[in-house]
Amino acid sequence: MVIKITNTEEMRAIEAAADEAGISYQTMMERAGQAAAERALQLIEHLSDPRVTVLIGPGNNGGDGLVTGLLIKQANEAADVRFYLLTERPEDDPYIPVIHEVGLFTALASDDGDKRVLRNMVASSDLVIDALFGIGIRLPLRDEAAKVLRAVRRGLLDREKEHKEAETWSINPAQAPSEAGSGVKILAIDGPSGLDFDTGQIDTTALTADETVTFIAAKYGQLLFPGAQSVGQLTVANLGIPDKVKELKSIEATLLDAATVADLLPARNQDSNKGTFGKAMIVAGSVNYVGAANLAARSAYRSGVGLVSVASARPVAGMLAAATPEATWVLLPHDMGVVSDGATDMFFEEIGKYSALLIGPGMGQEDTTQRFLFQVLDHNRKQAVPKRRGLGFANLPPANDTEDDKAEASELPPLVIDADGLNMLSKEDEWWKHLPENTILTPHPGEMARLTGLSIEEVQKDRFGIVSEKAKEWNTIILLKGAHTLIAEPKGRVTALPFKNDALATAGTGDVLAGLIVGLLAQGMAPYDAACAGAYLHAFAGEFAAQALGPRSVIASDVIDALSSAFKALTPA
Ligand SMILES: NC(=O)C1=CN([C@@H]2O[C@H](COP(=O)(O)OP(=O)(O)OC[C@H]3O[C@@H](n4cnc5c(N)ncnc54)[C@H](O)[C@@H]3O)[C@@H](O)[C@H]2O)[C@H](O)CC1
Ligand SMILES: [K+]
Repeated sequence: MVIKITNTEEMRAIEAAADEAGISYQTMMERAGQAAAERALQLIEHLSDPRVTVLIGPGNNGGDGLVTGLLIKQANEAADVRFYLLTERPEDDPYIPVIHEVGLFTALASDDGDKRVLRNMVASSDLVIDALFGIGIRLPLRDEAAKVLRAVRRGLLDREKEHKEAETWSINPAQAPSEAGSGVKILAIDGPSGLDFDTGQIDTTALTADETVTFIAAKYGQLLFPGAQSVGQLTVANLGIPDKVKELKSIEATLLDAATVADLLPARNQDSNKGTFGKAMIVAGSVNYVGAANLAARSAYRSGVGLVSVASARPVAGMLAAATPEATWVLLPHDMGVVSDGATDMFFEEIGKYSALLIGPGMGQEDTTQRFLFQVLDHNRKQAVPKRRGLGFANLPPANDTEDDKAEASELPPLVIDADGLNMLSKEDEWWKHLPENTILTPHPGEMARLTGLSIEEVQKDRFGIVSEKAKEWNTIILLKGAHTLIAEPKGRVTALPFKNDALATAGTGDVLAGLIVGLLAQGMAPYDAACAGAYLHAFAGEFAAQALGPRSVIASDVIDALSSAFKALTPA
């Protein structure tokens, strides 16, 4: 199973093709309602007589809501299911007569001028299902729709107030019985109504869902902020669309899932020694940023790689050796704790033994370090590069463009560039021409802004568009960090992570990610796969760490400690 990501136009084409292939719109709607009802039933299963309010819009999203409500009632006789209609449903709606027949309560917004009925319905609910609008919405919301959503919010506040009044307080905070929130869950059908499914913009009146059930594929707007904040936990129901629907199959954007990552991971051979699982070299650290090398190295080891070497300025190695006992060290010549000229020669004496290379974490951006970086990159260049401009290093060797130099080109192993490595790249004109093929760049939005010359806001606003476009333009693999991290490659594939966990927004987690990726690369994974799997496992470990410690208190070392839980969950013994 691969989860695709589409825009609304692509989704319309897929629906039409599925209909053509024999899965009618009504069948899709019934399967959509079935999937939503399954989630809803789980949300209320602990209650003996749950009360459910379903908000119904005029289009097919409302139709999904009607099916959902009916199926909840059918599965749980004790549930009190009521419907609130924004407008009259179309005359030929097949579900309204059934609802009347079963005798379920319905109210209509136009009969409820001050929206008191709605407010009371919500205030007395355990679950609110938002089926007002899906992908057919055009923002801004019209007046009556906004009024309805505001009344729902008031109902939720009433419920919360009532809940608070019923609370008891203990003066010992360790024993406080109180529980945050009103206890009402919100389940959105396809997304909170008011979400723009293409851009992630969202109307200010939209509800904040605990969960969203979406259909056939995820939509860009569910993964882009600010909208993604209101989507809650996302479930994708594929509605049984067959593979022959090429409109779905040809979509290149995917949402990564655990089973796919588990399949990507290299098998472990029992008859092995430390050489079997590859050797990673990490060029990292400088006197001002000592810890980065330690985090990256420990993380790489947790990926299962056989050996990790850290190449760093000698004083850094001295400070870190005791804290990183598993690592071996390559002591680079330095000047005041920063790599100096001569480092390149020593690096190339060593690098032949390694199966993957990470450059950047905590290296600093001194001129000598930048010179080292470009000398390393240019060693591998497959094609002649136009005369260097803008670096301003008088003693750079000439660009390698003779046939002999090209023959030498395969010596650098698969490469990841992170952190200061990226910052040093961005100082050079047309820096991407120096990258070996299939290099993985791992920028956060700030580093991506420097690399592209855009602002951080511009990067964040069009994450999918920019990461795909730049992967092509720079002919490299880009991993753009952030909630719903994205990975893109030049041929057009783009992969999003399902995680949006603020636990990872803390210093050093980037070093952990880069270390993990180089560890997987060293074990022979294809670069794109290593980037995807590394990012997934890193974020998954972040979830484990956040569960154990609370997202606020997680630090980068905790993510390393949680990596084994993430690996074990994906590949149980
Ligand atoms: N994609 C799928 O595979 C399936 C989708 N299903 C569901 O269908 C909706 C999309 O349905 P559609 O009828 O096209 O649109 P909506 O229900 O989202 O809304 C259309 C409805 O809303 C009115 N409207 C639009 N914008 C506004 C506004 N700003 N203010 C007020 N009213 C507005 C418009 O006039 C129409 O009346 C999709 O999301 C899924 O939930 C299938 O059922 C299953 C397969
Ligand atoms: K909705």
